[in-house]
Amino acid sequence: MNIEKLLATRRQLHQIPELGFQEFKTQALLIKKIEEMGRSNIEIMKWKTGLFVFVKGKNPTKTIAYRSDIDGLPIKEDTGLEFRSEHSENMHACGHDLHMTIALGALEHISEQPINDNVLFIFQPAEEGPGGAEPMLASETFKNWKVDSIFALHIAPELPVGTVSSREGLLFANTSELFLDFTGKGGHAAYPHLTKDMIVTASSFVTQLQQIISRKIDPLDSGVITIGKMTAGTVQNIIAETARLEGTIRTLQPATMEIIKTELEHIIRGFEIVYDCKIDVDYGAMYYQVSNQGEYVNRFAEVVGKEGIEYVEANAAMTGEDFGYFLKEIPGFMFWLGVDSPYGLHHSKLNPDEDAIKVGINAVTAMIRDL
Ligand SMILES: CC(=O)N[C@@H](CCC[C@H](N)C(=O)O)C(=O)O
Repeated sequence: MNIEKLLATRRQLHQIPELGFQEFKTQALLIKKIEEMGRSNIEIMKWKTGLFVFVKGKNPTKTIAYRSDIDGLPIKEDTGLEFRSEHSENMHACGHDLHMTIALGALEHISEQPINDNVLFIFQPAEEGPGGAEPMLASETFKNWKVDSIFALHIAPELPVGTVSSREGLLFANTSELFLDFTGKGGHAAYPHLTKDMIVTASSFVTQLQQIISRKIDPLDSGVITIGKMTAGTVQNIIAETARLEGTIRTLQPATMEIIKTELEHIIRGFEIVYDCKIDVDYGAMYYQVSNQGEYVNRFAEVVGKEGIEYVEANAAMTGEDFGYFLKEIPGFMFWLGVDSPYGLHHSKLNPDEDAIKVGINAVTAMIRDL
């Protein structure tokens, strides 16, 4: 493994973060790096802005798949790094640059020292939204390979380098995006009684929403509703005619998602009457939970132990991952990789320790060999 070369690749990828299904430069760079490996046993297939990369086994009886996501987030980077994002509005603030580099490192290793079985590397677009896993899984290209097992990783800023973590069963939550558009009658700031103020309505809605979690969900179950963006109004002395809330819903169980949506719609109906307005709701992209098979997790803990990597039992998290769709159909698991950053996922100062790349490649290649 030429770690210096891989670190340089990680930095190149870090500089060109692109949003879901716009990963054109990323796709081109990945293809260039894979072609530079110069291996005749590698077959590259484009899928939208992602890639399927197939490494033929020596004497295959099955196909093992490993998936990396490739998209960035609409966040202005504030790390001050020399190799910071060149796309000033976007950042790899969820570690997908490390995910891709680790996949490239594992791909190079497996293609140089092929195993008996086939290995399919998946470079998946749009994990942050609107979701690339479900359509990739449904594609004819993917179906043709009849994958027998699959796994993936996600960086964990709170864990030290040299550590990996997972658990049997639920690792990541069920998610649904949430977009709410409020429309009422705007008007002059001095005549509120003649208008229907959508800033007041939407603000009140945000606080009311939280009572779904505290009053409608079994306290022994769990859910999260986060509104991450609110837009409304035109100028300081006009009462806003429209407002928009953008957020996400997370639950530990698929059924709880349905409860939350039903309750949300009750509140919408109530608000439309009380605030005399119209509220349109759109649930955007929904991700199925990431649920790990115990057999694979136990095997992984043993495999990484032999590599001198520490395995820590994880708690379930309210993060979402469309990798859950792959695991719904194919046996496998997902794990966290420690990258030791004081700033967490989706933070403009996230700065994963690059030493984790080598650990990730060791864990992934060792697991592929074991499978
Ligand atoms: C690992 C991670 O951070 N994933 C994202 C997935 C987002 C899904 C979708 N856009 C949503 O917001 O519901 C996360 O925010 O957990």
